[in-house]
Amino acid sequence: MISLNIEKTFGFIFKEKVSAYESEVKAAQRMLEDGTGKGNDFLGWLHLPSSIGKEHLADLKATAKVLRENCEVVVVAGIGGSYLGARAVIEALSNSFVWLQEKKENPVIIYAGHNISEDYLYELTEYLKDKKFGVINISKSGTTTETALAFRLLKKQCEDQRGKETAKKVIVAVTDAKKGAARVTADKEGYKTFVIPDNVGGRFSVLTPVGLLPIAVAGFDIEQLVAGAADMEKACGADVPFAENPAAVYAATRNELYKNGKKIEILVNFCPKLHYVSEWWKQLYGESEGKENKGIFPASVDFSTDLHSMGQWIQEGERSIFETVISVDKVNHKLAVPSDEANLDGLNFLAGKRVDEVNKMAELGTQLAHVDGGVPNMRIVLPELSEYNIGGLLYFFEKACGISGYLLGVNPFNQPGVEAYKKNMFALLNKPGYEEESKAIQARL
Ligand SMILES: O=P(O)(O)OC[C@H]1O[C@](O)(CO)[C@@H](O)[C@@H]1O
Repeated sequence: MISLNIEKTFGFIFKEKVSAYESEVKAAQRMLEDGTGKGNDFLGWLHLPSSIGKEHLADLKATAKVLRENCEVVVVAGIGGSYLGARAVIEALSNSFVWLQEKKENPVIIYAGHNISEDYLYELTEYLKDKKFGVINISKSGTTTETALAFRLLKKQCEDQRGKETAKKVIVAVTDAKKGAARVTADKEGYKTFVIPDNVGGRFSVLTPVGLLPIAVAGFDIEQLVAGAADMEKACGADVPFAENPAAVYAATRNELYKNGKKIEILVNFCPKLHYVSEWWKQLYGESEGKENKGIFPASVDFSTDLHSMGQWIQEGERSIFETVISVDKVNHKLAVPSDEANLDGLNFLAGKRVDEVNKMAELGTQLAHVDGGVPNMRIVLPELSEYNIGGLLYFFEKACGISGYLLGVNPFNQPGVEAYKKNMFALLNKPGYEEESKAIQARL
């Protein structure tokens, strides 16, 4: 199970002040449990892990098997919460060079529907030309332009290449039970479908079929992922005392830091496989808290890579940041630094040491340097990268986000701000129904 250490924030904020959040956090926990807070129609994620049944997992695994047996490549089409969770888990658990391996045990998973880049979509369709591919079309609303546009291309290509009958077998939709274009198409074409519950918002949906199906297709153990999340659900429960509850402590600490002028939280990893965990986390906290002109700005870096770029800013730039480091305790492989007779690079002092020992000293050295430079530091330790631990980590962040949003006083479960660009884009593209907006926007150009 993961652990959280906040000791290195105490040079910047007082321990007693963090502890003083206990009653406010309790109230936030109660609002979540009783459904009396803002956005209470989107609390389906709260006890989701412990409520996932065996039959549901079996259904997901059976569908994953069909895709695994019939596809060399599976395209996951979705944007935001409809792809980031799956990508976060798949990349955290996959070999870094899985794309390049000649003998593949699992279908290659690629992503689409998360941008509107013509080059990206052209290159994707070119790549798929000689591939036996399938598609998981994921959209809660079923109307998101980026995803719908990509799916339109992929559906046609899949049908043209593989025939309508096979396409029907290898296209799966994950969408609303009743509404939206994705539902209409799936029902009309007879695709296998999975439902995203009404009361689970996109960014909290990784443990619904939105995340579980692609993760199972990629060959990972969704039972373990859910088990890790369910154990974390208990560890972060409303009945767990404040000081022992990692979600409560994390939520309280980041809010106290925010009150003390630390407006930006940087999620840090020292393992590139966690890059997409950070992307998922940024959506979770950005969409949940960034409203009413408030909210910590969620940023991320991959170290030690970004120590050679953003490291300068973090060490000496404006002191408005704090770091939350995700540290992986035990790596999955062993590799020692070789000794070299000539020692031209002067690295023989490391000969025989594990590469991870060097990485861990980079991590410790960075923590001390950044704290010395005025950056408060929290540390989350993952025992190792496994389905169980990642499931726990994701739920921990979700629970802390719900609490933290209530501490901040916003509705953590809506995202009204994302509509603004869509409205303008539709007006600029003269979408039927947007005539007035089109006129108004043209006049501004
Ligand atoms: O699953 P959908 O409805 O396509 O939405 C995808 C994403 O778009 C947003 O609604 C923002 O536009 C996110 O909240 C969501 O995760």
